[in-house]
Amino acid sequence: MGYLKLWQLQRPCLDQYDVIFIDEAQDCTPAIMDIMLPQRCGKVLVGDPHQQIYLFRGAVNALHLVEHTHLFYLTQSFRFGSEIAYIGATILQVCKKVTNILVGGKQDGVIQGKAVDSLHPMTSGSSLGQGKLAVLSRCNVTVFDQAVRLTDANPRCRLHIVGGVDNFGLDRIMDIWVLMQPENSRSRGIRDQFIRRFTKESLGGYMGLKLYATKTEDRELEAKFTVVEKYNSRIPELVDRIYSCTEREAQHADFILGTVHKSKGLEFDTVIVTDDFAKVPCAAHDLPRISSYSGGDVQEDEWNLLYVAVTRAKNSLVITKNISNVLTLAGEYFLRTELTQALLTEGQPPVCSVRECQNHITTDWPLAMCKLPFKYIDSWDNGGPMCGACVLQRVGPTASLLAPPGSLQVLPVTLQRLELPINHALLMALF
Ligand SMILES: Nc1ncnc2c1ncn2[C@@H]1O[C@H](COP(=O)(O)OP(=O)(O)OP(=O)(O)O)[C@@H](O)[C@H]1O
Repeated sequence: MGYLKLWQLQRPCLDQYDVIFIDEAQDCTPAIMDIMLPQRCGKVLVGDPHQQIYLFRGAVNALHLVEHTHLFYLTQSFRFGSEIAYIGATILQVCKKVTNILVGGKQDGVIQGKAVDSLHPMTSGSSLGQGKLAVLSRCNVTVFDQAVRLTDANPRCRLHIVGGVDNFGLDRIMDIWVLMQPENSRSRGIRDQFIRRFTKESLGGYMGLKLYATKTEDRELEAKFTVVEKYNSRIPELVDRIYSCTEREAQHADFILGTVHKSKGLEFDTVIVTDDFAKVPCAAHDLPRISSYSGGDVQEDEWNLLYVAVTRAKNSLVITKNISNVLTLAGEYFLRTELTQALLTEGQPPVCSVRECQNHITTDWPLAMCKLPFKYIDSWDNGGPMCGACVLQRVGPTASLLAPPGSLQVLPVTLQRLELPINHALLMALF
């Protein structure tokens, strides 16, 4: 960054070029803008406003700021097929009220079905093929969690940390852990000069550094404190283990782990999204009320991060329960019809699979609607048959094709609390 600033101050003249291409123009730095705009040659700016994720460190959206002579929309992605494009477009539609922005290519893609096969390696720690499976997170803390989880399951698995393990901050995590130990049992030295200064009693030791991180709003440092306090006595073993399990080249790794900030511009065969992104409310029985949901008071950057995460997948995408809730808000319930007879157990109709609904499936009608089962990274939804009332709530009057209108008693609305992430404050701040 310093070199760029120096170059900017030298007022470079780039007359030897006919045209300058600026990629990721939605996240331009003011320095780049100042270098680029005075140039006399042609300028082509490429970017996606919905991938702007560096606003917090002063990035500017050149796509909106710079006057243009021509404007072209590149709405078709060649990276993925229509299924993954649908998830990305639905996130934009529900959370940012943006429509018709993303179209996929002709290739196949999966978001369930075979995609959930990718969850088995997550529990066993053994991959299906190297360099293919990426686990993308909102926060560095979750990246650390995933590394622990995978190496707990299989201490021999090979991990690639996007952006390089050296930039992941393991040394500083170790240093903070050493600082946390009583002075007389600090067997390891503290490598980082700045952290080492806090060993002085006058600077307050571990608590002094923690206070410094809070007061200066140093989110990266705060994230390291979270890791140290969460794993406590395991830190030395875990740091050593993650170092020894790391592959420098992604193509040699069983699992690729990283934050979305670091994975921007990259693509992976399969992407598993972790559940630490901004949340939408859960629909439950209150579907009409939240159909007008428009992102709440969540900053746009947060939705952009979720959008960038899902659009890194080329072939398979394993979504979270939260992304499934986004789809619900867009009216996608993953319902399929089944023969009612096939659902009976010893001739008896099953109870509706919707939580809190006690209705039975009506046997008077030949077809019943069933919600498809869904597996998420840390939970699952068994799905199952739905009663006429719950189908009516989801698909409207066409539900009367399944059951007599009189039997379609809609369940009372239950006001739902917005499901905020557990560590929301931390989540909003970390990257
Ligand atoms: N004209 C094309 N025909 C076929 N495949 C293409 C074409 N253009 C790009 N691709 C492929 O599509 C994928 C995405 O391309 P690329 O990385 O250039 O997109 P992008 O718009 O920069 O993506 P993002 O900004 O989301 O990172 C790559 O795998 C690339 O090889």
